[in-house]
Amino acid sequence: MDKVILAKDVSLSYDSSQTIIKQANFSIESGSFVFVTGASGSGKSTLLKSLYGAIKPKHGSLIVGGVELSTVSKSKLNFLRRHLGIVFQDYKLVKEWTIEKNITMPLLINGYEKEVTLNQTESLLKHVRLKHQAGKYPLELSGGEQQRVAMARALSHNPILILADEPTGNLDEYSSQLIWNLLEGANTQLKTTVVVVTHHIPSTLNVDYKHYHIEYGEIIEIS
Ligand SMILES: Nc1ncnc2c1ncn2[C@@H]1O[C@H](COP(=O)(O)OP(=O)(O)OP(=O)(O)O)[C@@H](O)[C@H]1O
Repeated sequence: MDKVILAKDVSLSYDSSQTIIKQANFSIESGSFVFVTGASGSGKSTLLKSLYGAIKPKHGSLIVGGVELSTVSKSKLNFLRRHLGIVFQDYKLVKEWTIEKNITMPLLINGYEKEVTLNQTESLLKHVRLKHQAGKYPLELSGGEQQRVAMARALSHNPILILADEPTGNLDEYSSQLIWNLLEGANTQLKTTVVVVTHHIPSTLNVDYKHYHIEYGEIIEIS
């Protein structure tokens, strides 16, 4: 099976005084579902940031979607990100745009035709049970609703890899379940690779998954 992520001796740090991840070696196969756990401050978000090129490895080789991120150029990174779906803890919706526009704009910018974009947006908003809120602005929605929009946006361009940072962190059970259903559906139906940072692996998930745990800067394969 293809490796969508391949890390060899990867070390991550923000400055020279503290190495957050030390010489990590791991690989993630295309189409797999992966959880990353660890105590607060252990480096989960740091690892995720490295996977979408927000921080570069200080040492080692980190290949994501065939792109070497330790030496990647800005234009190549932008190209790679068009094939990633990123879900942040704090949603990162554009608050001046309606819910609908938050999903359509990235698609239009990426060259999707208008009709395809509108159909895709409508279908995703239905999926996250927010079609009736399409004309509202992010701050008029609850946290759970905003995260469901963020998830719809992340899935809208059929990414090869979804990177989600505590996507259900502060959500109620209804929104959490919708988010897990979407991630599970993307993985099982579209074969999208999913990497989720979380404090808590849901017991209701119906997919086989791989579990990495971060402790003292080491990435340990649990299952
Ligand atoms: N922008 C930054 N600059 C410097 N240090 C940072 C930065 N972001 C995080 N860190 C440090 O890196 C370490 C790991 O942080 P990280 O956010 O990756 O942890 P985490 O496991 O995701 O924590 P949590 O579960 O609380 O979100 C912490 O010691 C943190 O203080």
